[in-house]
Amino acid sequence: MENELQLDKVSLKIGNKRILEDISFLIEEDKIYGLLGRNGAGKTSLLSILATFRKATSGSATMNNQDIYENAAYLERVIFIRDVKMDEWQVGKRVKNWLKENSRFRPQYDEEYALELLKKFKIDVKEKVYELSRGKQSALHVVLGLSVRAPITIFDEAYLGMDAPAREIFYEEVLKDYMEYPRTFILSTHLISEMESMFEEVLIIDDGKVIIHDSAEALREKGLSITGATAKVESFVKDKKVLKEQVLGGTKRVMIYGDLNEDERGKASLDELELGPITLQELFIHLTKGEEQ
Ligand SMILES: Nc1ncnc2c1ncn2[C@@H]1O[C@H](COP(=O)(O)OP(=O)(O)OP(=O)(O)O)[C@@H](O)[C@H]1O
Repeated sequence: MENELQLDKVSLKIGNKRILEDISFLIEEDKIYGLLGRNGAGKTSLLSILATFRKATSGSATMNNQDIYENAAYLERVIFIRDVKMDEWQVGKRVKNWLKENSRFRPQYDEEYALELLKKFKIDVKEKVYELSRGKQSALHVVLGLSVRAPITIFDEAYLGMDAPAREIFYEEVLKDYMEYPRTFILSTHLISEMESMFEEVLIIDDGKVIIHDSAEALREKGLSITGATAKVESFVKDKKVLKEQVLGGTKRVMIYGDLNEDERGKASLDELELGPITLQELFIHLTKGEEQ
């Protein structure tokens, strides 16, 4: 596939600090990835490697077997949008010129779409960038990220400062434009419940390591709550990865992460255990709880 990104045993050290360790995964073409991790887990560092802002200390990051670092053809294919303070020369520009400058080497840039998005976010093209509120500056970055239609589009908590209606427009536009112009999106977020329905694939990193890489559908099937008589629930989950337990009188509710085969589902039914889904947010919280557990 033309736009598949392969990471193989990627590690990153800054000084003596280990930031990422032994990260391997394949980013398939034209899928929407959610990248989740707690503060300091290494999301921005990982995305910076994918955007070639940083070079891995060891391991490889390739597209079509070519190293992506300092690779001009790759640079044209990737855009990295994140909340960073803009340089003075940038904020002094009017919105329209800012977009023109920043989309200069972007072959798929669609100005008409950019203008349409600006209207949706209620950003006046004639305003100077520094005159925009923080949320609108974020929205302007989102406009750029969407309208350049880069085959690999990375949004690193791009919604920061944007209010709920603006975030809703962002999510809707990602999905709408993705349907019309399929491409790879990698979205890092802490707003899991707001965004989880967008993800086809989910990557969870914790302390610099990938702990989960699965399809959103598989994750929904693997995260389960089991409720029933305490003794029966305990016996049922004894070989399972238990994320959380709650006792309510003689009843116990346990959250697990793992596959249940047909026999186990049959047993659950015989034991009158109730199986229910858990949300990606709950799964994330309990899988990344670490030592506080
Ligand atoms: N330039 C740097 N020098 C030293 N340490 C760094 C540097 N950049 C990042 N780190 C460290 O790397 C770790 C991962 O940081 P990173 O910004 O990638 O996390 P994150 O998952 O994006 O966090 P957040 O959700 O808070 O944005 C943190 O411990 C951070 O302190």
